[in-house]
Amino acid sequence: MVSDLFYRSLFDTMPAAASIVVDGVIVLANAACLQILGATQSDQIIGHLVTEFIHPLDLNRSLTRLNKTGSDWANAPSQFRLRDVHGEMKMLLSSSTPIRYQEQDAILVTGMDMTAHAEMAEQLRLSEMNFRRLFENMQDVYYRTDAKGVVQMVGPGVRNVLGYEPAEIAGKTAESYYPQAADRDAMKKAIMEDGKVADFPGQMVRKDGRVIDISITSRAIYDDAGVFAGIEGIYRDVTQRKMMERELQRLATTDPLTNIANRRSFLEQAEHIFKSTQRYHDSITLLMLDLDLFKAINDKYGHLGGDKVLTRFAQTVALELRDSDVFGRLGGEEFCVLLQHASQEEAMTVAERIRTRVQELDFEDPDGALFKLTVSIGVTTNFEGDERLAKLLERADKALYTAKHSGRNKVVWFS
Ligand SMILES: Nc1nc2c(ncn2[C@@H]2O[C@H](COP(=O)(O)OP(=O)(O)OP(=O)(O)O)[C@@H](O)[C@H]2O)c(=O)[nH]1
Repeated sequence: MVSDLFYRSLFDTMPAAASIVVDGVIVLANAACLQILGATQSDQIIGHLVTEFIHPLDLNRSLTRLNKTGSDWANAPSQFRLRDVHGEMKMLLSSSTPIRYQEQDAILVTGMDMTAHAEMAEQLRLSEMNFRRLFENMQDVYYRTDAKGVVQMVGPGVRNVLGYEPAEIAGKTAESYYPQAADRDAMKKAIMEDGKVADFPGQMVRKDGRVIDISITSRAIYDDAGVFAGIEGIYRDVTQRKMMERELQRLATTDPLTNIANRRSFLEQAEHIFKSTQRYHDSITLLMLDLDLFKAINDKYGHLGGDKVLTRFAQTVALELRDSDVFGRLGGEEFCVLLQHASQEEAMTVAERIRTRVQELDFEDPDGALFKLTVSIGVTTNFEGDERLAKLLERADKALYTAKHSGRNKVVWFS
């Protein structure tokens, strides 16, 4: 026979809180029960109504469980908020069952202190909620693929950026909306080499077919064995930014009046071509063009009239050039053309054609009267020993000077 003493000692030392309640009053409580209720002496608990320690918000639920009659019931574990003797809130995972105690109907209430667990769960819930909020509202698109490039997860940002529902994309490879094979391969290569990419440029096609510029920041993910398991990262729509960048680039390199390359842009492009010409022992030709007696046109038809002439002149010259030629306005009424892979004869033919086309133009003044324009052109090519583009510019300028001083409306080859 196991003695009452044994059971009493078991009751007192068990780690779970346990108490016996008779008619709603706590008649017995073990050490763990005193501890969870913050009591140092048993009389802080014994003799008190059990409801004194139950949080008002959980009181009804608790009474429903404790006020059952009969001996054939048991309340499954459920969480309750308690208020300990100091008024501090605790969380108890409690179950209860009817027993006979000292020949009376009583209830054995047992419980585990879940306060720390509940706090952790609350922290977790809050951080999950914050994360969700961030994830749902993120303008960028979060994505994760497996090693084969199949999308495992994609954030709701994809609705805005690509016009797809996340479910339409998950389970598919990126091919359908990331069609530039070259972009994709370049990004994969960079990720495989460096493990990550930041602000990697590319383009994607939206569900409505519109192509957008994107920027991708991603990294490779590896499984526990260190084997490549896919890619994870974000991409964002940078179409607006790219458009602005292109516009800024255009403004910085274009002459606003004539819409051709400005001085800086022309010289940069020409310098670049000059250097590669030197490397490959190729030939280039430089045409320096200067409108004849333009001051008189300005004086007669005003600055705006002069501007119209400059614009039409630039359009006329551009029509005579190939895509590989570079045409720019050096300033005022001085222009420059750089021809690639042209012989002296071909270059002179182009220059002569430009001169003739300009001469053929008819301009109309505000009164409807017609007037003419001519242009003088100095031409040169690259010589052995030319170290800088400036040498060609100097020679073309000299040839132009000769053209001007031999009657204008002429093409002169530097010799
Ligand atoms: N309308 C207009 N005129 C300009 C612009 N830039 C320079 N000019 C004018 O171009 C004229 C150039 O005159 P000059 O350098 O004396 O030469 P020119 O009259 O063309 O005579 P030659 O070159 O000797 O044939 C000046 O009157 C400048 O004011 C411009 O952007 N718009």
